[in-house]
Amino acid sequence: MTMWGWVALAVFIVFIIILYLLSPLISPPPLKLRDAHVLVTGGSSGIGKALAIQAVKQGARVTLVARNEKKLEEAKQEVTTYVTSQDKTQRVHTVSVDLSSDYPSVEKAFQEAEKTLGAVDFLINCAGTSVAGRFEDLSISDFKKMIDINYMSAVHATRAIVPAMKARGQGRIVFVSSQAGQIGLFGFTAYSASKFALRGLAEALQMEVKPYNIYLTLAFPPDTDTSGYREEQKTKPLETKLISETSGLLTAENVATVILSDTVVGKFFSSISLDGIMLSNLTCGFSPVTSLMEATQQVVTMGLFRIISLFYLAHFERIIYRCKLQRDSEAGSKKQS
Ligand SMILES: NC(=O)C1=CN([C@@H]2O[C@H](COP(=O)(O)OP(=O)(O)OC[C@H]3O[C@@H](n4cnc5c(N)ncnc54)[C@H](OP(=O)(O)O)[C@@H]3O)[C@@H](O)[C@H]2O)C=CC1
Ligand SMILES: CCCCCCCCCCCCCCCC(=O)[C@@H](N)CO
Repeated sequence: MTMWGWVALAVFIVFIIILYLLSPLISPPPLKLRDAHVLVTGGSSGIGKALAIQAVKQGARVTLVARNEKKLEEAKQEVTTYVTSQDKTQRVHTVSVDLSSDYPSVEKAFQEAEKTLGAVDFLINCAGTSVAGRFEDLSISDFKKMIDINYMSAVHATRAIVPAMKARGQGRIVFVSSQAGQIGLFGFTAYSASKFALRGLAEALQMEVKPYNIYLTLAFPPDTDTSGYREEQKTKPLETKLISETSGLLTAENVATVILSDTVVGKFFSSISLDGIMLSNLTCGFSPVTSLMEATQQVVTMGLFRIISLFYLAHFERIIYRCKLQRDSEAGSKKQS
């Protein structure tokens, strides 16, 4: 390497060290899970249950919220087996409520949870579901259902918790969106929109609650092997399957570990795997900054990731075109017979 090469390398290393040293100035102080009350909506299944298990393993008291009481009870049994603390304060509690429709019943259910396990320190909004199909094959009620379950449930739960968190001057709120909440995808006109909505909510609310030491995390998992995912597979258009497969299939445990560790340190974006990290850097927009390192990465990589995204877009277009050809020929041969 020439002398200038060495100088450039040294400048780069010094820059990284300065960033590293300055990072704590803007990064939130971590909030411990030990002895905290973690309330997980959608905690009876899939990613929510995995999050509950990880939280319990790290010493938290956990409330699981969902509708089906039998599933809640089974999940409680399973999650309880991970209780680490010897004293009786570490417990798992369940609350059955439909989060999507009636706000007063959500507020009442959450008050009951707070009476049982104390003020909520971590609210994890994970309850959700998906419907996949071409726009004209989805019913209008599918669109309403997505907004009610994926978006309004999070609004209701968060509205019930924020006043107390602000009064206490501490808290974490997680919204589980999806990679389909970062890019609109074939088959997800209803689902993607409901997951994009969570981002608007999270960005606006983060601005309001930051002075109260409350930090939000917006998680963007790719396909994750859960009962919800397996259900969705049954009706997904081929295009949606092939496009989603690009970023692979993860386990709920894997996804939960990343979300929880990002939440503890108060990171705004939580993404997993190389695709996920590229996507978050590319689509970071006007999002809050919770790490100088991350902000620098976004500034430096955005242009490059836009170039890479053009190849992905071309790949997706090819998938859609091929599927259309196949559909058209199937329709043609049906007509003939
Ligand atoms: N699996 C995947 O591929 C991905 C999932 N996600 C998102 O992660 C979240 C969890 O997904 P996953 O684990 O697969 O889902 P599951 O279907 O396995 O679990 C969904 C959970 O939400 C609860 N729930 C659903 N509707 C309501 C409601 N109206 N009120 C209260 N609780 C409700 C369910 O319980 P009950 O039915 O008893 O109410 C269940 O506990 C969802 O928001 C999903 O969109 C994001 C990216 C990828
Ligand atoms: C620099 C550019 C990088 C681009 C990477 C693009 C990868 C796109 C893959 C999208 C996958 C969407 C999964 C949705 C999962 C989901 O939410 C449902 N399974 C819910 O049940």
